[in-house]
Amino acid sequence: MSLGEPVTMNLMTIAVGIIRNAQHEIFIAQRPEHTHMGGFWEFPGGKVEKGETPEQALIRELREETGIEAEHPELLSTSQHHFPDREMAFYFYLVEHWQGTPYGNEGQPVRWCPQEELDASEFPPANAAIIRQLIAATS
Ligand SMILES: Nc1nc2c([nH]c(=O)n2[C@H]2C[C@H](O)[C@@H](COP(=O)(O)OP(=O)(O)OP(=O)(O)O)O2)c(=O)[nH]1
Ligand SMILES: [Mg+2]
Repeated sequence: MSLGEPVTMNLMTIAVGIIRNAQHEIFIAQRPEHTHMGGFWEFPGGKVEKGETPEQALIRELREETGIEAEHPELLSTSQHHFPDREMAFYFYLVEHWQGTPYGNEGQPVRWCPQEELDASEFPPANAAIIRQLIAATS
């Protein structure tokens, strides 16, 4: 970046839900091809909007994308990631309590993945640390 150029970097905050059932399987979804990080698997979630707390955004995003009403989400970790064109702050929540049954409410492919079988290479690079943490917790 040069001092003579205006700032063009996008700053975004993302709230993400690690929805885990009693069998310690995690609900993951595949991002549509045409989107940022398209084709990668993700934990459902999305952008925190103006005037929302990350937890409010999480609850809204999980309702929109998976149809569930999340209850008592637990903040597991936060991280920051620099993409070439944008800068993102992530809030990763563990969600073990909810009303309803999660499904792909936007037509996206979804599946339950055993926690120890999460594969970081299937997820965007920003997920590497949280997936390492989730795998380590199973051994
Ligand atoms: N939901 C989610 N997004 C992730 C993960 N890892 C990761 O790098 N991302 C990136 C991809 C996107 O650039 C951004 C999430 O934004 P999004 O596209 O889900 O946003 P959104 O649900 O609000 O959707 P929209 O309003 O843009 O349609 O974070 C993850 O595990 N889950
Ligand atoms: Mg989303």
